[in-house]
Amino acid sequence: MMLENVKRVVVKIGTSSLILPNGRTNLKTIDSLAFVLATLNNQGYEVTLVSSGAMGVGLASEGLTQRPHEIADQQALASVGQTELMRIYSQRFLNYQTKVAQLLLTRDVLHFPVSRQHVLNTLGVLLKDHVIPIINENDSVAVDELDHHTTFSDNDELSALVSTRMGADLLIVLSDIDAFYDKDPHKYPDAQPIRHIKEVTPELEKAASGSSTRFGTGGMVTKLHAATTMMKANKKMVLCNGKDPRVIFKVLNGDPVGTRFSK
Ligand SMILES: Nc1ncnc2c1ncn2[C@@H]1O[C@H](COP(=O)(O)OP(=O)(O)O)[C@@H](O)[C@H]1O
Ligand SMILES: N[C@@H](CCC(=O)OP(=O)(O)O)C(=O)O
Repeated sequence: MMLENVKRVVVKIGTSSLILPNGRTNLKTIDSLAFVLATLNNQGYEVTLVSSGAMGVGLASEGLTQRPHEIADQQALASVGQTELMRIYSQRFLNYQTKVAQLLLTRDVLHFPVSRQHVLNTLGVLLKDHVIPIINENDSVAVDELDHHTTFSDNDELSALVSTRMGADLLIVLSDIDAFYDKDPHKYPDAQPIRHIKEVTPELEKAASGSSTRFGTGGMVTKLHAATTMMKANKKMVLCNGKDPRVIFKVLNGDPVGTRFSK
């Protein structure tokens, strides 16, 4: 059964799906993601991609194995990586005759009505013109000190905020894990997947822990916050494995994959 009334879709992909365990860029996943999103774009879906990976691709392109310690070094690395990430995306999407555009956002930009409206206007024009917006946090600008709260806690939060602001019907979060489990399966081999979550309860919050991967940031905690934001706005979110982005076709087809968060 098709997911009904879904036209405007936001897909979020995390670092853990974009970077291989050996630290190199996962070109297979990026290529498949470009194929899937370009196909949906051709079919008439309005698709926006929220992509992490600036830091991960920056590390890969500089041949580094771990994040630098200093914030300024991290921000510089993310700005190198973001350029490389977008170069890879625009090449791969062009293979499927699809144009992409880059938007780098900070929290304050979505908070203030005037700048938020400009972002929404830009997204509206891009989607009307069948260009796929690719959004990331503006890492070299984001600070979180004194009264400057410009950072998102994570791109999971950014993707949920963008989705609700632009009236997306569905947010698909691609991670390195098949579903939301009753505890972290990387730590507990007997963890069981939960297929449908109607409400984010304190028990579920306890089941969610942080990232156990080298580059990921928020783990399941921020994905649950994103789901809460979506459900409060009466919208759906599906969490599934980004290893093979063709899973997105299954999600839109209504197949039982991943974890569906909906009332
Ligand atoms: N209850 C849970 N169910 C599934 N995964 C969990 C849970 N709690 C913690 N995790 C961890 O969250 C990780 C995914 O988060 P993260 O590494 O931040 O991914 P991404 O880069 O996709 O945002 C999983 O690999 C898993 O180890
Ligand atoms: N803006 C950062 C993304 C940080 C982030 O949220 O990462 P992830 O938990 O992998 O989605 C980057 O591009 O490296």
